[in-house]
Amino acid sequence: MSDHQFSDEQRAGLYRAIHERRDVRSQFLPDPIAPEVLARLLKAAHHAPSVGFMQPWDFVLINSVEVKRAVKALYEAANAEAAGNYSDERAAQYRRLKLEGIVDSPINLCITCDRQRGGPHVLGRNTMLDTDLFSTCLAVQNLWLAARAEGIGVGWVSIVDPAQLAKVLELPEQVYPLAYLCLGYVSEFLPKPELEIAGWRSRLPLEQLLHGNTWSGHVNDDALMAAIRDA
Ligand SMILES: Cc1cc2c(cc1C)N(C[C@H](O)[C@H](O)[C@H](O)COP(=O)(O)O)c1[nH]c(=O)[nH]c(=O)c1N2
Repeated sequence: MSDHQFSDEQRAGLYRAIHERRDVRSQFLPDPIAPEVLARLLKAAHHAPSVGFMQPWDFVLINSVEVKRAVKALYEAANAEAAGNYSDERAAQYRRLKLEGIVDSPINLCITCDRQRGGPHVLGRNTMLDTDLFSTCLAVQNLWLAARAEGIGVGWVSIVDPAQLAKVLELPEQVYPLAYLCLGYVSEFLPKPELEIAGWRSRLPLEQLLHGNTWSGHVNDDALMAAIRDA
């Protein structure tokens, strides 16, 4: 085996983190996360790829109960409005979903995107201006996977008004609060997405995403399709 290949065990660990990562809202324990563990998570986030190596992220850690409560209030307002998008049984089902763990989790983390970092000309960002936001999402995903490997749950709360969230967190004008995350050890990681268990929405079949749509109907690789079914 050459040095650039992972061992079977290392590869299995990576795929396990990918497949067993969950968005956590309901299972948080109050146990604190040790500084050295949190440092590993932040380092994983900071090693994400970024357009032109822009590294547009900052990490705003929130321990304060007052700030958490202020964010929770933003969530309550935005969630009440979102519930209005549904009617009848779907509305009742929406209201039963738990969609945040802001106060239950021991620590909250906002990963922000500084849209001016690196000056006016960032390599690779001339035509696709949102690539700074995409880069920050990759930092979120790195942290989310590393957290799973550490046995720590992460829940992303986007049901908040971003301008109001930026105000609560006292962010500068050019800094966007991309991901408000709740972090903590958990009683369990659910075997499937909580939305799937609640009957809200299921995972789409991968095969369908390769050749099931008219606009991507040109893929016709039987061996690949068979491998996907067996994977
Ligand atoms: C950008 C973004 C924003 C949100 C989410 C995710 C992402 C990527 N998710 C979590 C989402 O519901 C979850 O990822 C899917 O349901 C799939 O479940 P697993 O993450 O596989 O457990 C999420 N969940 C939640 O309870 N409240 C929320 O506001 C959000 N917002």
